[in-house]
Amino acid sequence: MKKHGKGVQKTQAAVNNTTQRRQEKRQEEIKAIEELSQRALELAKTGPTSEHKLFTDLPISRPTQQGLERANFVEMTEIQHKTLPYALAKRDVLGAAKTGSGKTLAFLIPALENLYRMRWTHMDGLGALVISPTRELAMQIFEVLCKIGRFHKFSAGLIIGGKRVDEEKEILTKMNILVCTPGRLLQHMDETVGFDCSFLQVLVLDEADRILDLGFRKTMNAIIANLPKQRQTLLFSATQTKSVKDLARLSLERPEYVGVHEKEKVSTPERLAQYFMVVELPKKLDMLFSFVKTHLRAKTIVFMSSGKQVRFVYETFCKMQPGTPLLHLHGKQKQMMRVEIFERFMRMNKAVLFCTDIAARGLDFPAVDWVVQMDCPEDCDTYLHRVGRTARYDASGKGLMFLLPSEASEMTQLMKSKNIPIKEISPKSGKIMSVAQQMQHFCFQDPEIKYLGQRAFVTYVRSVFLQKNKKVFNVEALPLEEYAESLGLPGAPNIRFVKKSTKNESYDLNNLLPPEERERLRKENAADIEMENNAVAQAAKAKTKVEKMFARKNAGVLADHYQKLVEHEGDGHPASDGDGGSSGDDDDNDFITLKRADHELADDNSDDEDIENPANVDSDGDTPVVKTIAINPTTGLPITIPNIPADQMSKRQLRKVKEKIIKNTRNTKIVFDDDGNARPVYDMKTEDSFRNEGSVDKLVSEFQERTRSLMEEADLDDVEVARQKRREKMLARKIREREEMGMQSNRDEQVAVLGTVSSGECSSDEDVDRGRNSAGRKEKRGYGSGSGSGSGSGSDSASDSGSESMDYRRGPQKRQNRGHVLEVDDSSMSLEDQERLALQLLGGN
Ligand SMILES: Nc1ncnc2c1ncn2[C@@H]1O[C@H](COP(=O)(O)OP(=O)(O)OP(=O)(O)O)[C@@H](O)[C@H]1O
Repeated sequence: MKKHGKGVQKTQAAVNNTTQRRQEKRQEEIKAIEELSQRALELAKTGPTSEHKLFTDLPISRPTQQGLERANFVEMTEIQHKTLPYALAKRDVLGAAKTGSGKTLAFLIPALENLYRMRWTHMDGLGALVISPTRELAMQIFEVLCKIGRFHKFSAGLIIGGKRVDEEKEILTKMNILVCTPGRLLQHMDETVGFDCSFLQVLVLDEADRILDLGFRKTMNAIIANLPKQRQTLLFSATQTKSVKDLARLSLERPEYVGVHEKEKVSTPERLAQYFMVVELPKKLDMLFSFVKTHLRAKTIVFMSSGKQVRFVYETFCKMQPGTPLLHLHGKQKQMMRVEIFERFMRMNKAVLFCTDIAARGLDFPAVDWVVQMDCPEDCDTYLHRVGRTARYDASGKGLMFLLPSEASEMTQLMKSKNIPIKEISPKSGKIMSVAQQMQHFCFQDPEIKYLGQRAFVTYVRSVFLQKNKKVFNVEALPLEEYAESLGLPGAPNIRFVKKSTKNESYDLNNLLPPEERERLRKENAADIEMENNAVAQAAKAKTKVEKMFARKNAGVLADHYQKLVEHEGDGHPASDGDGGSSGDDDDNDFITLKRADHELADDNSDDEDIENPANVDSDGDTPVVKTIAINPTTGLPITIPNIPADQMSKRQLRKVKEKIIKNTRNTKIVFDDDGNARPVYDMKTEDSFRNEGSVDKLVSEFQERTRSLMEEADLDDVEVARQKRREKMLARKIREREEMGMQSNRDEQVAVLGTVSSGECSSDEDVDRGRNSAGRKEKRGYGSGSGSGSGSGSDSASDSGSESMDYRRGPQKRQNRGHVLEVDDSSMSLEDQERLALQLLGGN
């Protein structure tokens, strides 16, 4: 007893000790956190000083320090040195610094630290949100976060398009830190129950200028509306936004603007050598191939303006086997494929990656030697981001840009004004290889390649047409026939808008419009642009037999291989936040999507193609150019389509109209009236028109009366149905019982009949087949000696077909009575007839 008492006392003492130790530890933690906060505030007051060069000099928690150490980050880069003092003190920061200068750590460290200092736990929900414009960049940021945050206890998640939403939904509500793309984030905000952002502490926008530009405007506005205003906001980019409007949208509080390299003479990394080459459009492929062949040991990224071009160049260059690994990356590839290619290129020492601007921002591929911009970038900012994939941190690199003669002078001037030092070089004449003949050969051999070539042609020309800066991009200066020839095509595909623009150059006037309107018109123009893959015309032009066959074979057919390519690579749906996922199968809009993807919300159709204004009339002012087909139930706005008869619409227009109807009537059921117009199932009345119909009480009682009589009718129907079902069941049971009773007495007779058949003129198998083959003929046969007296369709003779075949099978369509086999086609018989027939068989009335 005594002993036991001592034991209890000891245990009690141990528990007390542990509790005390825990309390002490917690006190120490709180004290350390208070100290850190105090130091951070002081540092923010003094600003960055030369004393703080290492991460260890900063007021940063032990877990973050350990994470940084483990990842070998010791000394701060300039942008980190200049922004961290403010960001650690929870100030809003706008950070701008050259590409590859370490901006990622400049926002991840404060995100971790600020949550740590608030003693954030998994119970507190979402504390920090990092938004990136592309999936690959989000993945990369997430990886860095995992590296430096590994000693913290926060939960962190990556939310990007192309993955299974349901899986994400499950984990989402438990996350403290999320790295995401805007489209998918908004989707979860809309759909995921329990996803609550109302306690968010830190919002980070990487590539902020891109995320805040027109392409993401609506998505971002909707996201921001879901976030609390009291929070820290960190914006980072190499080409930072200073737009007051943008900043106002984010409700920044006295933001600290840190432009690290702004005052420097050069806006690109020091170790980056930059060149441009004036290349005629039809010579671009020759030049690119020659470049690849002469840089077989280099790791190179080649930027093009559309996914179609990327695919075409990739496929054809693979066939030419230049002697270095080739990869390609664009927004229409499936997410798995994108990740795989991204990671493979990361690991490779020498390879060529053909890609669109999907890879232009933020990606940190190690040791890239060359960045080649095969198509002129849309502006200097895009140039900077693309070329910034090389010469990162302390590495060196080279950039080469192909410029058309029509682009060269304006573009180089622009670059000069932006402090981008770039030199002209010319290729060594003996080193240029011509690939035109091989291209022709590939296109001739393989219709899919030709098809890809046509699409590449169209998307390139369209990209030039859609560019805003008409001083640089002049679609009319493009030698289209020669360009088509260089791709191996038999002729330049017709492009409607090119003809239009030569007649009417009014599109330049767009520049006078406000940016949003201009963007909408840009999209409208896109609807007019269409490759007329006119196989008939081509076949008519074709002279030789082979040419004719070639033209026919290529007539806009999605052949198997191409189909596979599309299935293999195509995302086949939205979202795309520049990060793929744009919906539908029309990937002709690659260029627009990738450059300025517009992530519109379900209830907003303002930037739809075609015309939204129901009051729009044609130039004569009488016939409306659009007609209203329905009212959007969410916005109450009319949904309009072009006022053109359906048979006069182009395929593209028809598809757009269909898409529009589907989109605007999402979650609503529509019906079509006799004129083929879509309308909602329920036409809602306005309150006024409802009141005009009479007193409310009267209307209510009328409605109740109507409903009551409808319900009574329905009730009668139900009673009848139930009665019929009962009757059917009863009959089925009786038939079964009768058959079971009759079976025993029939058996001897059947055996005798079988014996006769097998020894007779035809086998039983043949009988069965014959029975089957006499499709549609209802044969009624008797067996044994009795001649059948059928019912329903009259009497039957045993030898109707003159054959001895006997069908003794018992199936759903054959009902047997003693001495009779009756074939009954249930499906065409009314219930009453079946009932009568069954009663007759049973010997009833
Ligand atoms: N303090 C540091 N010490 C050593 N390496 C660093 C440091 N900070 C960043 N880096 C390295 O520099 C490279 C570029 O960093 P990061 O991707 O953050 O650049 P960035 O400024 O965001 O570039 P971009 O503008 O292209 O997005 C990365 O490989 C990263 O690991």
